[in-house]
Amino acid sequence: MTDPYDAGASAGRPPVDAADGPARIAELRAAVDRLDQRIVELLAVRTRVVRELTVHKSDEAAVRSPDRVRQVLDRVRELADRHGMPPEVAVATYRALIEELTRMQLEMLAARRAAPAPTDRP
Ligand SMILES: O=C(O)C(=O)C[C@]1(C(=O)O)C=C[C@H](O)C=C1
Repeated sequence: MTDPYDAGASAGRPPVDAADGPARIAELRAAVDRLDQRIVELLAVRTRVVRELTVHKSDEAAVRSPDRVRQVLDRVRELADRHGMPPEVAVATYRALIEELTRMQLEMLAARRAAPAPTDRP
């Protein structure tokens, strides 16, 4: 059976033979759980890419890169709008994500600074 909430299959339209009340809530929550699984899988991949990117940054200014943050948020706003999602929800979600990833990058940078450089080792 195809998943009616598969974004690629039916763009999130509800099934026509939808059940009512509690059964419908359970059905929709199951759809939310399946979507969360895919979203977190993708966020984990995105986080790995950001981790790799951090290896090439050497100071706090590069980590924070406010111009890039603005660019990402503008793009997310536009994508959300295009896909019928309230842009403020998407932007707030990404703001929180980027804030946490920035914290992660600053920790990576601090850890790298605290560790002796490979060439310093005897
Ligand atoms: O693009 C970068 O330089 C990132 O570190 C990635 C990212 C993001 O999550 O999109 C995270 C932190 C900010 O510095 C800007 C963007």
